[in-house]
Amino acid sequence: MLELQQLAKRHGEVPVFREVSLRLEAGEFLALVGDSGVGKSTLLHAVAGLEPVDAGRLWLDGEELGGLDEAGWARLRRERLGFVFQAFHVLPQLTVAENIGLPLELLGQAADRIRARVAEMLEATGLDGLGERLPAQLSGGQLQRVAIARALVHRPRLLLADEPTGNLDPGTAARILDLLDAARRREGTAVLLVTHAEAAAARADRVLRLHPDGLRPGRDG
Ligand SMILES: Nc1ncnc2c1ncn2[C@@H]1O[C@H](COP(=O)(O)OP(=O)(O)OP(=O)(O)O)[C@@H](O)[C@H]1O
Repeated sequence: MLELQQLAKRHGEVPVFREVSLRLEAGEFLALVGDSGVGKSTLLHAVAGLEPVDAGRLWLDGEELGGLDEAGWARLRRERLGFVFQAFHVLPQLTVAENIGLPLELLGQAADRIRARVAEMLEATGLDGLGERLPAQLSGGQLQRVAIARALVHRPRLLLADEPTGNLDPGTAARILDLLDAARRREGTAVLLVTHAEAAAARADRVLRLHPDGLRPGRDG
């Protein structure tokens, strides 16, 4: 469902990565590991069209994405991608429930359907009772769960997640990984997850390590 061929990225004159090729099937869970600064976050942003690449081609569900303009990328993100950013990007002026329901609002879904699905996501992420709070009234781990609920609420084809269990205690982290498992089993969501956490990588179907000259199999250097 996702294919990357020979992606390369530079920041100005400084190369980040090159020759990054990858195939991800529907429902597959791929963990992406690698040293700090090697470009894992940059690669996720590139797959979501949030950062241009310097070379290479990308396909999602057979559609080549290279030709998309900004509006096309925005529509693709809205309809088919979920993204958990390292810095959460939860909107401070919206309540927890409004944050989680936002992708459905943007897709024009009816208010009662949104309410029901948001309640389901609050429960699934262990945030019941916190829907009316503002993000400033949450802990770091709770905020992270809001970001995950928002990324999955519209049942995306592909979830891109940057360290989604980074701030969580082991029990909550396991619960979030269960949620990702459920999304891929029930909805066929493919998961591309950047992580330093052994426990998260251990749950993946495959682990790939990013090097400056491409991806290689394996958990170790
Ligand atoms: N806007 C920018 N301009 C120049 N260099 C940048 C910019 N953004 C990131 N970089 C550099 O690109 C490289 C890749 O950064 P990236 O955040 O993708 O790494 P990462 O593998 O996700 O790291 P970490 O595991 O620490 O989160 C780093 O060396 C970083 O310093």
